[in-house]
Amino acid sequence: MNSVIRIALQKSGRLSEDSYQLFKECGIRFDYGTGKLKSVSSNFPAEFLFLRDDDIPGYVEDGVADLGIVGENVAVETARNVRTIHKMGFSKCRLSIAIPRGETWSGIQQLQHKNIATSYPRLLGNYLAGEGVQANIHEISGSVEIAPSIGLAEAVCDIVSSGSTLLSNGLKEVEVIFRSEAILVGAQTISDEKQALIDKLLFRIKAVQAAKNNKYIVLNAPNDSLDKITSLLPGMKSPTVTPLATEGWSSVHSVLNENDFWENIEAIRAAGAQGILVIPIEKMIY
Ligand SMILES: Nc1ncnc2c1ncn2[C@@H]1O[C@H](COP(=O)(O)OP(=O)(O)OP(=O)(O)O)[C@@H](O)[C@H]1O
Ligand SMILES: O=P(O)(O)OC[C@H]1O[C@H](OP(=O)(O)OP(=O)(O)O)[C@H](O)[C@@H]1O
Ligand SMILES: [Mg+2]
Repeated sequence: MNSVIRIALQKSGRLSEDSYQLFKECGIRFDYGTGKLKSVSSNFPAEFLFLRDDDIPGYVEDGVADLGIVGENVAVETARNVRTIHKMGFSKCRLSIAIPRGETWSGIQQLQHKNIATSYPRLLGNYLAGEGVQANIHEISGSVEIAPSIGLAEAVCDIVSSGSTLLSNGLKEVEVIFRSEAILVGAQTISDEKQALIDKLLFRIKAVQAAKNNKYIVLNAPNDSLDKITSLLPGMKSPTVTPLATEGWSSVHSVLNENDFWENIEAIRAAGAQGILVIPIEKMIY
């Protein structure tokens, strides 16, 4: 039997663009944005479902979808029996408690017996229970930040990223209760055939992510500082060093992690490197 994996993606929202872009970079083509809620890939055995994000963990638990991309916040809040397969590195945000900007904050005990509006009653309830705070949780499904200004609650607990939504609604963040990013979730049990397709997909996702996190570096170095420079550029195995036409100089090619980039590049320059080229990598396979 020829298996096809079904992958649930958010139809339209904060997870959608990065999810669609990732599959594109993995070389998996499918149509989206046409209003159709289902699409079959033209070059990979996968079918895509476009859904509300809150429904994705349930579809995966029930086996209607084999995989889904959701925020960790939604995966925990919905408490469905799914497994986390991979962290996607996008849609990073936090779930935070916020209060009106003019009020002072003396700590979480301040919310004892107060009203808090949120779309995350489970995450908030667990957090408050852990802190020994009893509060009235008002569950609302969106536009949570409006609650204090209309007298619905003294505080809110909602997603924060840049903080601009809080700012424009006269609120300030006082407590982070959960940190989240998009994750790939899968059903607890899966056939061997489908697992083989998931492995193939993960191989591509990891190659795309590794490429994003690294840069290809080409530079010229005087031979007497080659040891120092190559020690700062370990690369995937070791750097490539080839002689230049100019006597006493070599060309060094290597790969450098984005996180170490600025610090290492300063040290490399200080060691005598010149003509440094930094080039994006499209795919990276270890
Ligand atoms: N401002 C943000 N920055 C980064 N990530 C965010 C932000 N807001 C939400 N997210 C993450 O993206 C997920 C989806 O957010 P979005 O606001 O699109 O959800 P939604 O309005 O519930 O969408 P849907 O219509 O699919 O139910 C959230 O669960 C969270 O993990
Ligand atoms: O800190 P910020 O960068 O302002 O982001 C936070 C906002 O982003 C999300 O809403 P979104 O804009 O996705 O709209 P929604 O309420 O319709 O989901 C979230 O619910 C917050 O309201
Ligand atoms: Mg939703």
